[in-house]
Amino acid sequence: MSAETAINVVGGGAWGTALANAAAGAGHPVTLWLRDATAAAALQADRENPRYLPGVPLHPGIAATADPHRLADARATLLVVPAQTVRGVLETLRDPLATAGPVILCAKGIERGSDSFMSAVAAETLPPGTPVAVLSGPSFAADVARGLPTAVTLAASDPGLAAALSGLLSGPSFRLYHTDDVRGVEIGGAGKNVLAIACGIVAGRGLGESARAALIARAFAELMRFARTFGGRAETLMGLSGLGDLVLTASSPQSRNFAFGQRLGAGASPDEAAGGKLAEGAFTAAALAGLAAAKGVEMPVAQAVAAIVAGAAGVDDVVAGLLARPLRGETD
Ligand SMILES: NC(=O)C1=CN([C@@H]2O[C@H](COP(=O)(O)OP(=O)(O)OC[C@H]3O[C@@H](n4cnc5c(N)ncnc54)[C@H](O)[C@@H]3O)[C@@H](O)[C@H]2O)C=CC1
Ligand SMILES: O=C(CO)COP(=O)(O)O
Repeated sequence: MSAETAINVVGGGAWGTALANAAAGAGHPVTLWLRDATAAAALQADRENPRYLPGVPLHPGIAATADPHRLADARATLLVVPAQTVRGVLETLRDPLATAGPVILCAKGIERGSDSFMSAVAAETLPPGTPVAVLSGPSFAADVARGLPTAVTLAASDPGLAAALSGLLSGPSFRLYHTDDVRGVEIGGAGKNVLAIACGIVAGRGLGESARAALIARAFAELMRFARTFGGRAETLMGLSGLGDLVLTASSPQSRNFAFGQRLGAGASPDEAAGGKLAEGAFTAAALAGLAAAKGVEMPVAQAVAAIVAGAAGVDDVVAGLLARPLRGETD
């Protein structure tokens, strides 16, 4: 494999386009794969992704294509499609990805129906022995695409691979820290989206900044409880991919999950609140709450979000229920 071998990015939405820019900015030729041939041709010709990242020029080192054969023989492949589509995309691209290096999972979610984390979905769909990593952390696509300073975590069970991929993808303003705690990083990324919806609801309902800060802290406490039971390390949850991303997503209307919650809090129905944009937490909420309940992990905030998103409970009743919970020791 030569130094000029490309890095693949699968998925031409906001985050895929941003990560393609970051990888190209780190000095690599990049193959950006989109499922839609017309969209790929337009991106290649116009050098801009007006639907997902308007106003951000595509780096000259990126080649956009819809041809799956162009993915073969790469150094690494970043998989950047919504969590609920990861299994289908990996099945479709199984052959070209067999020679496309380690697969780096960038979706933040848990698969509905199977309640599987993304690394488990990849293990079930990719050829046995394919190295898999997870990239997650506080990083708005628009910031990364513009080259603003950003730091994220890259996890692989092989620490050498995690370090090598972090070095490969880090650039002048995009820093990757590495860890072998794959599950901890996945829990942080999937969980924060659900909990950020709750913070958006608080904002949209006008419940105040104090309530939102309290909610972030209590949401983090329940994420830590979940991680303890499901095999993530506490120090990972306290890092970029856990607390870092929760704080970002739970405080900014730039987050689609927060904005979705804000609209719910203002009275929109779950369908109206989505507004055609991806809010991963809405799909992951039931899986997160279900996994927690099955193991007896208390996650009242995640359960509240799951109930509201499913249309099974109203915001005011849920807020009243949370405030009426029995008092407890803070660290119990
Ligand atoms: N946008 C952001 O700032 C960040 C997003 N992420 C995560 O990255 C994942 C993707 O998010 P975005 O790119 O922002 O979403 P997006 O909605 O901007 O784009 C999704 C892309 O995936 C494509 N897609 C959907 N289904 C597909 C399929 N079956 N086959 C092939 N392509 C398909 C869509 O055509 C679109 O190009 C999510 O899990 C999100 O949580 C993570 C960090 C930052
Ligand atoms: O994951 C993200 C930031 O780290 C993006 O958040 P949203 O998907 O809520 O926009």
